[in-house]
Amino acid sequence: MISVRNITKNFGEKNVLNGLNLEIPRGETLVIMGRSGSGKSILLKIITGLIPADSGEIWFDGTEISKLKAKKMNVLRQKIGMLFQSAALFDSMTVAENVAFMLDQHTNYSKQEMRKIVDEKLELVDLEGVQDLRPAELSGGMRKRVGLARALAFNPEVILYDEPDNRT
Ligand SMILES: Nc1ncnc2c1ncn2[C@@H]1O[C@H](COP(=O)(O)OP(=O)(O)OP(=O)(O)O)[C@@H](O)[C@H]1O
Repeated sequence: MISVRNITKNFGEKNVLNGLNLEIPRGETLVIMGRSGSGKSILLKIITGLIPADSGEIWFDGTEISKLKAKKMNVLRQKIGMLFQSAALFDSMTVAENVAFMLDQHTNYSKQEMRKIVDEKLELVDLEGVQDLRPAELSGGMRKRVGLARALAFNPEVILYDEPDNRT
C-alpha cells in the first residue's frame, strides 16, 4: 500500500535519511522505533508529502505522490490520516471545529452532516461531551485523542501516527 523507495533527506550538512526503503502492505500495523532525532517524524512527513525528500520516491496504492499536483495530493491526503506528535490542534477553535476542520476545507457537507461525523469520531475515541470545549481545557491524552478523531474524519485507508501512547 505504501512503498518508500530509496529516500534521502538532508538538512544542510546533516544527513537524516539515507537511502531508506520500506514496503507497508495493506492491513498491516508497522511500528518504527529509533532513537530521538533519528528521523521518524521526518519520514512520516515525507510519506504524507508535507515535506519533500531530496531524492527517492513514495508510492501510495500504485501512485507516486511526489509527481502529484496540489489538487490530487489533497484528495490522496484524505486517504491518509496523520496524527502529529503534538496533536497540532488549533487553540482558538473548539474541539468540534478542530475535528471538522479538514471536512470543512475539503467537502461540501452541511453543518449537520459535519456535526454527525464529529460526534461519531469523538465517540470512537471515547471523548463525548467535549465538543464545545477548547483544547486548553483538555488533558494531554484527551488532546491526542481529539487529534485522532480528526485523523479519522475522512475514514482514511491508513493512519500515520507519530508517537502513539497508552492514552490513545
Ligand atoms: N526543519 C528542520 N530543519 C533542520 N533540521 C531538522 C528539521 N526538522 C528536523 N530536523 C532534524 O532532523 C532530525 C530528525 O528529526 P525527527 O523529528 O524526524 O526525529 P525523530 O526521530 O522523530 O525524533 P523524536 O523521537 O525525538 O521525536 C533531527 O536531527 C532534527 O534536528
